[in-house]
Amino acid sequence: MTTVAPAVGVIGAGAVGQAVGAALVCAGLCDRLLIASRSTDQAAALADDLNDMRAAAGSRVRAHVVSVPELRSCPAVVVAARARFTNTRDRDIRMGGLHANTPALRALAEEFRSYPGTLLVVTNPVDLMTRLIAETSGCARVFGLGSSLDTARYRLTLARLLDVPVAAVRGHVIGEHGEAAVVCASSTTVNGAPVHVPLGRVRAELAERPGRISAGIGRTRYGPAGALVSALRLALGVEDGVTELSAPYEGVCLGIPLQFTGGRPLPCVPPLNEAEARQLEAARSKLRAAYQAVRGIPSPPLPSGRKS
Ligand SMILES: NC(=O)c1ccc[n+]([C@@H]2O[C@H](COP(=O)([O-])OP(=O)(O)OC[C@H]3O[C@@H](n4cnc5c(N)ncnc54)[C@H](O)[C@@H]3O)[C@@H](O)[C@H]2O)c1
Repeated sequence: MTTVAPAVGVIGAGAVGQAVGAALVCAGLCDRLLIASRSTDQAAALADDLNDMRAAAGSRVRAHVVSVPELRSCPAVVVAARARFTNTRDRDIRMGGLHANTPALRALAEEFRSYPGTLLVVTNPVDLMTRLIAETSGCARVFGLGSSLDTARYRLTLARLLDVPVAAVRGHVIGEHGEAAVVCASSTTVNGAPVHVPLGRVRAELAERPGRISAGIGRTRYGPAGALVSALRLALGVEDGVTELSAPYEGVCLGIPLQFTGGRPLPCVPPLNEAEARQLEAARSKLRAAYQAVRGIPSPPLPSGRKS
């Protein structure tokens, strides 16, 4: 195994934090995995379990529990915190976390002011939380995870529908990680050739798949963890390649393909047909309007009575 980063941080020791931790121990992408979470008991239990995994699997990655400020020593930190709330939505489900997660993520972002490393945000609604963290921290390297997972699900689904290997399918899902996702069907290829995409069936699977997973195992976790490990490899400069991450785009943050070379990202949005361009504009308008709500959500007063 090659060690590439002295440490990677994870905030949140819940379903996603646990799966990301396990994926990192197996992938051996770092020497130390630093875990910070609201519940230190949960973080300590996760660190113990991951260190058992390390011993059993012969990994070099050691897990430790730390406080959030200690994560600033890591070249990359994954933000997978989720505030306590009950999501009662049956549409636009990821927006359900907006009010609960905004104050928590704003406070976390304050801890990363002028942080020079990479922040990879998972918390939903991820495009809005990515922008919130980027604007609050002032950190230049803030990316949100969502569209790369949508893209992985798209390739998997199309490969199944067309009965071809997943590796033969090239294509992107961009825009919002949510109902305003844009399937870039017009630039999708199979074995390098353009292909007719059964958009209705693809969209139905993309919409139903996360709910089916959550209904079966409580939360989605391993798909996001896989997407995160891939994004970390690119962001840390371990390998070059393209992935779809939430990043600044015409005044908002939304999912676009980024070409990483030596860890540096360059947007590479594919050519869009008229319908896809309209859908991307609709995603941008939706996220721009929703961000006004984020701005209006107050932060709780600090214990001293000061405002953050
Ligand atoms: N972007 C994606 O593709 C994607 C995929 C899956 C899940 N998610 C999102 O990821 C987030 C995490 O999901 P989960 O299933 O792991 O949630 P979870 O409830 O299982 O775990 C959340 C963790 O965050 C911790 N936490 C809460 N507030 C915190 C704070 N202020 N500081 C530090 N830790 C804090 C909790 O103690 C807990 O360990 C959710 O918002 C979920 O919607 C996104």
